[in-house]
Amino acid sequence: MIRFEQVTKSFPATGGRESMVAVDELSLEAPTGQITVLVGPSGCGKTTSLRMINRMIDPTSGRILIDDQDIASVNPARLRRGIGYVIQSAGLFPHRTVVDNVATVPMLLGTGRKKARDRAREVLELVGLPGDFAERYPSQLSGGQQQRVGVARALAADPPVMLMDEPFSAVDPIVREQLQDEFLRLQDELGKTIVFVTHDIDEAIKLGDQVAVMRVGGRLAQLAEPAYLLAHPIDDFVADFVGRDRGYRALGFSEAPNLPMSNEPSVPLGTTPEEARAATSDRWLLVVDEEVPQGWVEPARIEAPIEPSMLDRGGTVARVHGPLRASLDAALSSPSRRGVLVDDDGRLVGTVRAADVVQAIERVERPEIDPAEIAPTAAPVE
Ligand SMILES: Nc1ncnc2c1ncn2[C@@H]1O[C@H](COP(=O)(O)OP(=O)(O)OP(=O)(O)O)[C@@H](O)[C@H]1O
Repeated sequence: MIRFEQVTKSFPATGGRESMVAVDELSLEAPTGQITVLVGPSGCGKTTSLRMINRMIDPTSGRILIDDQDIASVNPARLRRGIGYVIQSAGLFPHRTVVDNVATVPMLLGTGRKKARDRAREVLELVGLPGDFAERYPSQLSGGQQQRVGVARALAADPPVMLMDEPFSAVDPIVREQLQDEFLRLQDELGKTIVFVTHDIDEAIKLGDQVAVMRVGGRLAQLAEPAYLLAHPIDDFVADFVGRDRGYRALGFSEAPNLPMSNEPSVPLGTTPEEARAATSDRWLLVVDEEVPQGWVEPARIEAPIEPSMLDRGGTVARVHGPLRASLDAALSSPSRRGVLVDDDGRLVGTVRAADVVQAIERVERPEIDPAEIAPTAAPVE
């Protein structure tokens, strides 16, 4: 566990600038094996807080403990051996190959070159960069791939603690989502103690086991689990920061109960217009490939056997018992207004209507929003 105890950092006055408090009496715990996200507007002290954990910056007052040991008493070089650090621009050595970039830390720690490189290849595979990626140079990789190398490098020495400072913010939104999903899968396997900095509340909600919202002036506004934060922002600042559609986004944390499903007629790719028209009396018909939904067609409007280019792919697909938000979105986005539900292997199970999902939402108990059950964990507001 990493514990901040009333940690303050002020930077001294320089060149006409007044001294400034970057982090103000921060107290929080980042539990072992979990992801704690620090989120807040620019300049609220996130990076400063993170850098105090590996002693790139020392606090002005207060203490930081890792597993009950005050890090002020640990030699910074030794401390950093147990802490992986990933930054926004990946920070790779441009003149070293990918595998050598990743092997650098284990080699610095005394692992032989061959063993370090073997380990580097293993870790690269773990982050989705197998085989020949290892011999490329950073400039021969996309931004997203470079970030993966950055993560691999931080993981190479197998540190129990990882500090991540906006690691995914320099890539486009689609790649960012992929990296986030992979990161969560990896963390499921590795169970590191992670402190993650971002200014993006959606990223914080998605990745955090707990989320610490900070306000400018380096003060903790609220520390809570994502679902709790969405349901109970402690004040206007947090409510604004968390965003307007927080009620809808909270559905991302509610598992769908047994929704009333209909059997949906479906036809495979290659079905002729006559067969398609015979398969349903409805305007829309679902098309599958080996039971996996592909999209919808309007049988009345097709003149040739169904091929992928004819499909309306607007509808999203949700897992049965996945989050309610996904079931509702599947229904709302479907051209037929029937939301497609699939099993864990992506095969069609049935369809559901938005009204039925909404009814289920009304019925679902929400223990996370019962304030009597869970007291908000938050710093007192001024
Ligand atoms: N070395 C320094 N000297 C003086 N002031 C500093 C120094 N480092 C940071 N600051 C100031 O401390 C405050 C907090 O900075 P920090 O980088 O921790 O914020 P942040 O929340 O990470 O911001 P961003 O999201 O923009 O990166 C800012 O006002 C910044 O200007």
